[in-house]
Amino acid sequence: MGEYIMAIDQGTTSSRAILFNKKGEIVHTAQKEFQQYFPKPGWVEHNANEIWGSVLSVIAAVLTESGIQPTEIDGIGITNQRETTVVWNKKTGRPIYNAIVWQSRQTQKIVDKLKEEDLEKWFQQKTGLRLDPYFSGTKVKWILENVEGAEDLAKQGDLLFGTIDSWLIWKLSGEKMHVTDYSNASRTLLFNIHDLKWDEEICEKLNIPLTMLPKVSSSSEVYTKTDPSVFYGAAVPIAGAAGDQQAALFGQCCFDKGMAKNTYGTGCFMLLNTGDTAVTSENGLLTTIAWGLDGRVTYALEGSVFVAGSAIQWLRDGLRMVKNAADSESYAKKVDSTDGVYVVPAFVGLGTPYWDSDARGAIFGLTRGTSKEHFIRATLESLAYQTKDVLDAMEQDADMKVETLRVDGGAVNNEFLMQFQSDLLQLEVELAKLNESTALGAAYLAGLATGFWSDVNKIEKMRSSKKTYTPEMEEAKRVELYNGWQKAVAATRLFK
Ligand SMILES: Nc1ncnc2c1ncn2[C@@H]1O[C@H](COP(=O)(O)OP(=O)(O)O)[C@@H](O)[C@H]1O
Ligand SMILES: O=P(O)(O)OC[C@H](O)CO
Repeated sequence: MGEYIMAIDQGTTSSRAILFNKKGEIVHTAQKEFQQYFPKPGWVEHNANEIWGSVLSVIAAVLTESGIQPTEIDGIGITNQRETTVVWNKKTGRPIYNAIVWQSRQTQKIVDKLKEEDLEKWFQQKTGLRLDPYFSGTKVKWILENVEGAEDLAKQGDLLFGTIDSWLIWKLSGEKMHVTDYSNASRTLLFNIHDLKWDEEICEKLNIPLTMLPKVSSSSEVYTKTDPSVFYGAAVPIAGAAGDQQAALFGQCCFDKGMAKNTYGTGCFMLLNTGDTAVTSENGLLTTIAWGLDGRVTYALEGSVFVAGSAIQWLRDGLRMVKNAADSESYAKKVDSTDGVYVVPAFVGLGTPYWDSDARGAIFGLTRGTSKEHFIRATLESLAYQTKDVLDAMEQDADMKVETLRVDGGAVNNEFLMQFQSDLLQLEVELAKLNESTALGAAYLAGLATGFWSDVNKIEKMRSSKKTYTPEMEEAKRVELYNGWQKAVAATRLFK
């Protein structure tokens, strides 16, 4: 048995390889950014071969820099930016178009047409998702319709579709294994989350041949081994895969129904474990598969805030109010309140629970006395308000009360924000000792499959928290502040 598990975290802007030891500690990390392509307004694409190149280079870097041999690795877990769509020719091994990224809006027309046909509910019932360009299904359709000859190749069975996990496993296995896991499949708009099968009716509706689709497996099993010619002479089991947000839920050890995590990165993604039940949302949440493990799947509700940490980047780069994101904290603490100022950072519309793509950012409550500090504080508070909107929707849909919110991501280092979050939610907000929940989740899934870790109880025992924030704010104050936010959102949505 090897001494380490390697997690490959293939994100939207960079790829990382992280080595973990038996105690679940990070031994070494390597990271590489890659190019973003914006061919037209609203379109976002990646070159799938560049992604593969970045993954190869971080694998090489993490091994060389740590001095760890490939043969010392017990298994590999993959976690990935979700929904991003690659279509490749299985004979040539080459993608037939750039990877269309989850953020890309280029399939809006296809989506509008499906909405006109009144199919929103039909899709939601089968897939748990909304009709939105976010998900893979319409991206596959777009590629087939827009790349010359693609439809014919697809009909002949020459084309394969995969989310990034599939693409990487296919490449790592020496172009052999075409597989994905339940969590990634559940983001495609093609997968029936109740039957746990590709949905033939949907595929027919979107004109996507079933032969293009990967085999769907659990999130923790040995899918294949690395091709030694690719992985520096070693055949290492590829033993785990999950979409990055689901992997973070696993890495945060939210194994039981009612447990939730929120990741504060560019945006915020909150997931609530709903156990064996696929809860249908009435409040704009997505129903998704958290993971497949030990012969059963666990479901989750998911809510997304589009602009969170990126609002702080806007303070830094757009408004030049702070030198770096961390400085926002000291500015916010210089004042006792925002003095009635609210920033609604709806720069790209509003996500859960509003799903209002036409809304745009707004600021309310300015007076002659408003200072930069008030403004920065209000921007930080907007992350917490948006998170409360999502959590309230979740608790209502799932008819359960979350007891502790486990948090991770770049912005959790902001103590002001975390305390305000706890005050606003009236909940304990708990930071894990290791902030790398996503990579850790992928490592756990792989390590459980190879026997590196015996079971989830063992994993749970390794978890410790770095800090827990408890609510301190008076109830009347909390209600007053949140009422103000709700009015600000309502007013924002009127301005179109
Ligand atoms: N101390 C901080 N206070 C507020 N926001 C922060 C802080 N540190 C980082 N951020 C924000 O967190 C984001 C980076 O977090 P990260 O988890 O690395 O994001 P992603 O994985 O989405 O790239 C950035 O948008 C940044 O503005
Ligand atoms: O790569 P990230 O961390 O921006 O995550 C992207 C999400 O998976 C999109 O659904």
